[in-house]
Amino acid sequence: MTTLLEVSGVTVSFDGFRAINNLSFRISDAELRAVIGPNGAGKTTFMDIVTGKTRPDAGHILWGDKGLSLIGMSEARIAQAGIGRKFQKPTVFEEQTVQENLMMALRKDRRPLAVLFFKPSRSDFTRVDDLAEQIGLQEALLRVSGELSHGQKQWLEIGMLLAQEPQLLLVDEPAAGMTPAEREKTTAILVEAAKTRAVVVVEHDMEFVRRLNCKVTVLHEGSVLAEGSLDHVTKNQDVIDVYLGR
Ligand SMILES: Nc1ncnc2c1ncn2[C@@H]1O[C@H](COP(=O)(O)OP(=O)(O)OP(=O)(O)O)[C@@H](O)[C@H]1O
Repeated sequence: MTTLLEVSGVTVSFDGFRAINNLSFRISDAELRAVIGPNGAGKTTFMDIVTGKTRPDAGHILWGDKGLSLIGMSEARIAQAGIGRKFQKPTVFEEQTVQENLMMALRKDRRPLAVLFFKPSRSDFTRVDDLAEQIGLQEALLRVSGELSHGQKQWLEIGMLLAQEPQLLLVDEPAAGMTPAEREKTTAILVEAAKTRAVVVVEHDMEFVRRLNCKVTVLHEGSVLAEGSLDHVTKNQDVIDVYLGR
């Protein structure tokens, strides 16, 4: 495995408060990683710096085999470079069908004229069918998205991000508000997606993290406190102290 994303020595301050403190972190290609940590540990800020929403005060963020620096790049350019982000709340086009949502999300020429005259080809329909199968919505292709359950909307949005063919997908608390059956299916979708790209999941729900069965990074006060399997990190005394608030 090769390094896809390398964050090194990154610091982010808000009014003098260090939300991210000399953070160093690596993700390999085709890796599934869970990021956990107590409230205020810096998980959201970590995703904000990787996606260009927040600019660090110090450090390096290098992307891909060419080691492209992401610092100073716009959010749109970072997305184009292959980093997708799934926010907690689903943001699908409610009036459109599942098929239309996926079709609109395909990686295509996005200039205004190209979008206006876009006519899906047979291969576009095949790609949309494949995506729908990946997210378990093949039976719901022609349904209006607004009618889907919360879990189905989350899967649709994951499908729309996969349609962009990102090399790294950042997912914020995918299991929140889901039924146990939906959580299980979400686990399967993320595990499968991480076979062909890197997937980083920020999650509070330990049971969900356990099912992901992947390497876990524990953040605390903007730095990595521990890293390894969930069993390994939950035995770490520093992690236990932080979670018990000692
Ligand atoms: N724009 C901001 N201005 C000031 N402080 C901020 C800002 N964004 C984040 N912080 C602070 O930085 C710290 C890290 O916040 P962050 O949201 O990254 O943590 P988190 O691990 O995602 O927490 P949670 O689990 O509660 O979502 C917190 O103390 C937060 O109050």
